[in-house]
Formats: sequence, structure tokens, C-alpha cells
Amino acid sequence: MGGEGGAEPVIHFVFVHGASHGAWCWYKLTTLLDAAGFKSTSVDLTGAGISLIDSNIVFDSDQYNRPLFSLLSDLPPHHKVILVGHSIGGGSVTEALCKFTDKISMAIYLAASMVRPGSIPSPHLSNIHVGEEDIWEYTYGEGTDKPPTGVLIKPEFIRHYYYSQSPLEDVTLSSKLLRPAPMRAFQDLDKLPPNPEAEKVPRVYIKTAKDNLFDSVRQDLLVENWPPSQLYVLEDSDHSAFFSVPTTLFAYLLRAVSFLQR
Ligand SMILES: CC[C@H]1c2cc3[nH]c4c(c3C)C(=O)[C@H](C(=O)OC)c4c3nc(cc4[nH]c(cc(n2)[C@@H]1C)c(C(C)=O)c4C)[C@@H](C)[C@@H]3CCC(=O)O
Repeated sequence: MGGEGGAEPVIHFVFVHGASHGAWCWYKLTTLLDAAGFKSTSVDLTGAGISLIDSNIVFDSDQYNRPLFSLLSDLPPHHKVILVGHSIGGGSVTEALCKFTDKISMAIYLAASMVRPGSIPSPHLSNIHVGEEDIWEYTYGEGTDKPPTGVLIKPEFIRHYYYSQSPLEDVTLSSKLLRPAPMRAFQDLDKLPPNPEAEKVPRVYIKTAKDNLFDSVRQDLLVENWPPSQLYVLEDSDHSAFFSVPTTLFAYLLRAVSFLQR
């Protein structure tokens, strides 16, 4: 955990957003944690949130994850963080876990992509939203004869798939803030070689039970394929627990980290 040389080590949470989101989506959680005396940081990955980079020119996962990697590499010696990733942000968490293993005391996946390094994820998992509707809008930054460079959920599907149980104010605000996500950065996320050291770090999975985007069956499959040390279920949560059930999520985060102190 912290280890700043004072009497009590600081418990420091670092939050990683999912596709199209940004550091902004964690505002309720960081407020609760800061008020309770914890340290929290939320990052904007390249091309997301208030990043000045156009996501159409983000080419790979290294470039996409650079703000997170910089944060971790700049931590003082012996300072460890609890890394929390949402949705496809779980891929960034796993990459960070492999690259900065000694900086991470716990990895927490919230309705997130949790794929074991060295394994091949089932195609059933990598097909985003396998339902009937075509809910995605693509951007062709290099021309329509080339593969898409960006992807964003169509406006009419935002509420149902991302925020069905969340307050309307959060839906309204998010609708203004969501940005196209860098397709090419996602293609190589989760394509990591085996990493036995990273496997020693405790992992926690938090399931979202009323999730219209990432259904229970697929979340269960991730958990089955790479069992975490702790599993929690947010019964009333949509895909975006940081909006729909922030106080329960806060309580689960505290319960999860309490196991580090035993
Ligand atoms: C375009 C393919 C690329 C990909 C994109 C993508 N993935 C998610 C979104 C987008 C645009 C979302 O909006 C959603 C999210 O982050 O919401 C905030 C996404 C999810 N992805 C998940 C799992 C998952 N995705 C991939 C792969 C890709 N996602 C493509 C390369 C994998 C693997 C291993 O290949 C996995 C495990 C979920 C956590 C969410 C839910 C989306 C869904 O599956 O319906």
C-alpha cells in the first residue's frame, strides 16, 4: 500500500475507465474515498476524457495506456496502489499488472475484462455485445476503405446499455462526455504472455447483476477462466456501478482491501 514513511500507510486507489469514458466517471467514488481519508487517483487514458489526443491516432495499447504507466512508474519507491478497472479498462489493469507488478497490491475488476495473461479468450467474450442490434457507430480516420479507427455507442442506446439503473443526471452528463474509443488500442489488449509473478497479486472481481451490456453469463465465464481471490456481486447495478450503486461499490472496495491488512 502507501508507505510514505509516516506512521500509517496510505491506501491509494487508482481508477481506470472503460471504453469511451474518462477519469470523470469515477467522481462519486473518489469523493467518497477522499472524504473517508483514502487517496484516490483517476486517469484519462490517451484520447479519453480530457486527453488532448484524438483517439483516431491512438495506434496501440502501449500508447493508450501511457498515462497509467507514467503514473505507476512515477510512484515513490515501495508505494503500492490498488488498481481498479472498469469494463475494457480491465485489459489496461492486466497490462499494468504485468509491467508494474511490484507497484500493485491488489487488482480489482469491475464488470471488466479479466483475461489471464497467456490465455486465448473465447471469441464469445471478445465479440462486444452479441445481441441483435447494431449499437455501435464507427469512425474511419484513415478512410472508409481502411479498418475503423474509433468506436462509440449510438446515442439512442446509451441509457439502456450503459446506464439503465443510473440517475438521469448522470446519463445526461455522460452523453456529453463520451468520446469515440480507439479501436486499434483494444485489438492488442489482453494479448499478453504468461506472467507467473503477476498471478501472485490478489485479484478481485465485482459483478454487475443488472448489466444490459456485459451479461452475467459472460462475466461468470471470465471468473471461471481465471478465478479471483474475492468475488462480489452488485445486485442492483447496471454496467456502470460508479453511477448506479456508488455507495455499495464503495463499501465493497473497502471490504476487498480489508483483506490486505489481515
Ligand atoms: C471493437 C472490438 C474491441 C472491443 C471494443 C469495446 N469493448 C467494450 C467496448 C468497446 C467499444 C465498450 O463500450 C465496453 C466498455 O468498455 O464499456 C464501458 C466493452 C467491453 N468489452 C468487454 C470485454 C472484452 N472485450 C474484448 C475485446 C474487444 N473489445 C475488441 C478487441 C475482450 C477480449 C479479450 O478480446 C473482452 C474480454 C466487456 C468488459 C465490456 C462489455 C462489452 C460487451 O462484451 O458487450
